[in-house]
Amino acid sequence: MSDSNQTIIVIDDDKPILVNLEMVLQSDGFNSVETFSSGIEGLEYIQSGKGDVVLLDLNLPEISGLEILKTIKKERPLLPVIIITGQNDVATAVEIMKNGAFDYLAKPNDIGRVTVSVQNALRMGELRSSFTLLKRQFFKDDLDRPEAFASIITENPAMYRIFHYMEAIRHTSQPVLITGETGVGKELFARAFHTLCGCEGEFIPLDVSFHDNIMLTDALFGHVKGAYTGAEDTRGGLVKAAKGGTLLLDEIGDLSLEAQSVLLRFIQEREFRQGGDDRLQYSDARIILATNRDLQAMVYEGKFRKDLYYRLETHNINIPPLRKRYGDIVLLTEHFVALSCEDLSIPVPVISPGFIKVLESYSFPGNVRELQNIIQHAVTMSAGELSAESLADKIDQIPGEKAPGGDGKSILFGGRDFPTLKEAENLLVDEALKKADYHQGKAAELLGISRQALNKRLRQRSEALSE
Ligand SMILES: Nc1ncnc2c1ncn2[C@@H]1O[C@H](COP(=O)(O)OP(=O)(O)OP(=O)(O)O)[C@@H](O)[C@H]1O
Repeated sequence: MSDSNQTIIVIDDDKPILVNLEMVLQSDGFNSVETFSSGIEGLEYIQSGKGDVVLLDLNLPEISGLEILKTIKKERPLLPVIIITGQNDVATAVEIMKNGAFDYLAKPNDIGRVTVSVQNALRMGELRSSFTLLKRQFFKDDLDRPEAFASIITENPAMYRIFHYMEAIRHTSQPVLITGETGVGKELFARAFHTLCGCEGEFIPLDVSFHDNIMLTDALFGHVKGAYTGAEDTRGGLVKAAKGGTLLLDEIGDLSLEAQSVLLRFIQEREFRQGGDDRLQYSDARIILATNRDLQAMVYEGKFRKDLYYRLETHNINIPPLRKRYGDIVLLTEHFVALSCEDLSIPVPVISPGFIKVLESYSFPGNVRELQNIIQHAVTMSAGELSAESLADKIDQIPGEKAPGGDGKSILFGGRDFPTLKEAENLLVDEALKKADYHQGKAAELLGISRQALNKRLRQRSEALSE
């Protein structure tokens, strides 16, 4: 069931079929259906620029359907055309598809498929226009709304291409998938996309890792009081909270297959029911999904639903890792140094060329987040200058180089050879974070503690460092 104001044009000289199609489409939620029993009149209407999809009979008396199709493809190439034919034979279908028809329905058996075919055609139409817009945008130097990207520090051309792409697709109703390694800035980009759209509603992020279908359903759609044992209060659900805004579902690569089905259904239908309430509700929230996993590989391994993947790959923003944009390291370093100094209310230290050199020879598995942590730590320890040596205890494995200031021994503990319990704990936490690619949930799992407990430890540590 759709609720669409897009206009469907139906051209067929067979009046009963015309009436039947109009009825089916309207009862399936297409509020605007224009019917024509004359091919010439139908074509004139299309040539006036109206309509979003055309259902076209091939066998018309005054002008053939094929001729109309060819004219449409010449004058309005992005308008999808679905052919209706009584000649249920493959040869005709192939000929029609070669001339650019989107689909074909054979009368009378295929008429039941009309709504699905129209929905697919509309989606394809939206995609095609966004690609055309995209091509145009790529040839433009300036961004329409640079302020939306103000929080993203970069001068990398690939990143600017992503900004243009985001501007091109900002009006899409399709979900947007943001991929990239941990710490590259996926959430930052999601927030920028929300700002770009000028949505009135809120930006609501949800980390869905390790959510089973029941947890996900409850978090997204909520429940009414008494919906099940233990449901003592009504829970609004995040989909409702994101009304008129954006819902970011982070770490979708960690969802169970059952939970993926819940997500697929919601993305397709945009309809949901709160637990314990039978009323069907509709969501207009913009949906952004993010992951650092390779979803395509997961599809091959049977760990990610193929149909969900195909739905999500329509608009995919892939953020390059920091090691592929070393030009950004200086800019980001200056930015994070300034932020840390402001936070600590201390004067900005001198950044030595050696400090930058060490950073530029490191691979940053934790990307910008890792750089940010390294800078915060170095600023806290600095005495007026950020030198290569101030990175010694954070970057100890630079490929092809010895650790700066290193003497073969990787770590010294406050001048001693043996760590205190606290130092050992910090080391273990750092190691787990590195192993988990700076994904806090996974690092917490490795350490056998909850994510909240790990988060608390990290907060305490950075508070202790800034004291
Ligand atoms: N280009 C950038 N400019 C300024 N800050 C950035 C940039 N990229 C990332 N950051 C900062 O780095 C940190 C990590 O970014 P973010 O949380 O968006 O990464 P992520 O890809 O969503 O990480 P994860 O995969 O772990 O969820 C944040 O503090 C963010 O503000």
